[in-house]
Amino acid sequence: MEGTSVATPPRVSLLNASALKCRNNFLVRRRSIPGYLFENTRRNNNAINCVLSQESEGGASVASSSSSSSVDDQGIKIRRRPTSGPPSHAVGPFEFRLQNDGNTPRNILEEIIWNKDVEITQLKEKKPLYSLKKALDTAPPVRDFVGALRSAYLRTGAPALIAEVKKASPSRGVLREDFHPVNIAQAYENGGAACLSVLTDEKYFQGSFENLAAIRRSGIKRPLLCKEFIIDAWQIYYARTKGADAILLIASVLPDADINYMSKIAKKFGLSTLVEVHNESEMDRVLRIDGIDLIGINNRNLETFEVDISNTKKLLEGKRGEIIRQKDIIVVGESGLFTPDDIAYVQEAGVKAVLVGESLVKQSDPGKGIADLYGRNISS
Ligand SMILES: O=P(O)(O)OC[C@@H](O)[C@@H](O)c1c[nH]c2ccccc12
Repeated sequence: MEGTSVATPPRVSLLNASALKCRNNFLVRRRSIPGYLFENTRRNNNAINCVLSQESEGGASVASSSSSSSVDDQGIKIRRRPTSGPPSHAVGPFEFRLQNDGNTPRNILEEIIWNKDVEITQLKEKKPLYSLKKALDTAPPVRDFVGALRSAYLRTGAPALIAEVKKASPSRGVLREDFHPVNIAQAYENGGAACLSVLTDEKYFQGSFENLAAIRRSGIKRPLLCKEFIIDAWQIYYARTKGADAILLIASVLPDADINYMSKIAKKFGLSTLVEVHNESEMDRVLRIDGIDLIGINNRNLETFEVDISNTKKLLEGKRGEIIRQKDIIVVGESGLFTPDDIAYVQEAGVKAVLVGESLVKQSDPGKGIADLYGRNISS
């Protein structure tokens, strides 16, 4: 359902206004263009904001539309963008708006998503879909991400490693000052990683798409996961043009319809999709979606940053574990893994792969960090 925007006067984006947080819980915005109002009616939060029209002759095209599926019963609490705030009050050159639940992110994940929404809108203007489609023709070929995990697991008998190239995170700050993404990636490849994950979010993780492209250009052979907060199909095209072999979709952010549709776009390109869950209800939702063959269980709650590796075990117990085995889904244990005991614990719980950043990237030799993490050399 499309929201209707206020017809007159014209809208300006929140970004154009310099927002100052001042005492008394007010947001003060200096009005950049006198007489302009901020957009105060927004489209349905959490609905698809960019939908591929049915495959047309010239390939898929992104059309502006929104999902009709109800997201309320999917338990998604993360809102796609701020809802309308209370009416703004003009006082002299300032515009005041009460800070409330609608215009203040409730947690860090929501803040990241709101920021991403603005970021994508700007990037799309610079690189519209038609220009990305052209770039796809010259993008490097896709490598089989899931296949690499399966064969590493068979080869070593230990969970296949997705080693993460990660400079910083909102929860841990800067992990490594002398950060050379290509060197780190090389060390991971030599140390026996099956695949790599490259953070591309700049604002919160100090990553970049340039890092992803540079690693790909460097001749690294391991398949690459583009570690991005995807909320718009445009990002999948963008990731592919930069050399990604896999994408991440986060179930606490995306309704089922988005996961279904975005994973289909990924498949069209030959990309693998890692669908990340954190709790039982997200796992149950994802297990009901057809065609998902790679599920990540994040041990970190992205809303609170709490890490608990027993989360992996909890979500693989009983019926859920059975369905996963029946469907031959590869489960990735994600976050907070530091020791051989941690690896053994999640393997025992049923994972065939792990995603590890901090404990490796902090080592002066990240390749040796892999041997320390597994308690043995997994490179041969
Ligand atoms: O550094 P750690 O604790 O080993 O975690 C790696 C990875 O699991 C974590 O970076 C991650 C998992 N899911 C995410 C989603 C977005 C950003 C980051 C993440």
